[in-house]
Amino acid sequence: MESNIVVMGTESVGKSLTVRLLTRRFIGEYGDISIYGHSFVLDGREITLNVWDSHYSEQDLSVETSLLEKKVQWADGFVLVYSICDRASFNTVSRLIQTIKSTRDCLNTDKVPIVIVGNKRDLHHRRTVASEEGRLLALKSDCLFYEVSAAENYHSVLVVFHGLVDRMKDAKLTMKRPSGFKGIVKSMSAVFARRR
Ligand SMILES: Nc1nc2c(ncn2[C@@H]2O[C@H](COP(=O)(O)OP(=O)(O)OP(=O)(O)O)[C@@H](O)[C@H]2O)c(=O)[nH]1
Repeated sequence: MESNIVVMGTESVGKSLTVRLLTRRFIGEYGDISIYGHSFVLDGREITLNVWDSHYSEQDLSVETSLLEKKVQWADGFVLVYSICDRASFNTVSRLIQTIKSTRDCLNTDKVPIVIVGNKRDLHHRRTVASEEGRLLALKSDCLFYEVSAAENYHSVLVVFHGLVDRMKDAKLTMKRPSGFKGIVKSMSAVFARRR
């Protein structure tokens, strides 16, 4: 089974570190987009995740832009990362949730599970966002929530992605059969060809 996951968040919150830690496998590039792969066995089934690690762009906060539409069309799940030491990054995650939901409504696509991740937990002495705030945002917006330290704890990163897979199964989303690199390029091409 195979799923597409988009990781988003503002600059320097730890998106790339999180993705590289998890996947350790670079699949390829599509323009300036990097896709990573990660496979694991869950309940006796092999699951392959294609993870799109995207650089933050102001365009991500606009329902009107095609970049966000492409992400919403491609994704089976989202991981939204902020730093617990950066309140602006937390506010952005809150706005991203709204924009993703509005874009999904505009495109008339299915509900997609979202995980909120408060990263850099090891820097607790510089914390400006309380754990409760992250938890409350997740509760209000029907998302999962984890606080992690990508720099210190590989296992916590693993738990985030496995939590998302569980949520995707709960949502009874159709998971695709593995299609390999050609399949990923095909799915990216399909999304990017639309609305040109
Ligand atoms: N202390 C600490 N530093 C971290 C953690 N995660 C990431 N960093 C550091 O934060 C910096 C930014 O990490 P990246 O993974 O490049 O962040 P990004 O969100 O991909 O940033 P952009 O590429 O600008 O979008 C790097 O110096 C990382 O080593 C963490 O959990 N704890």
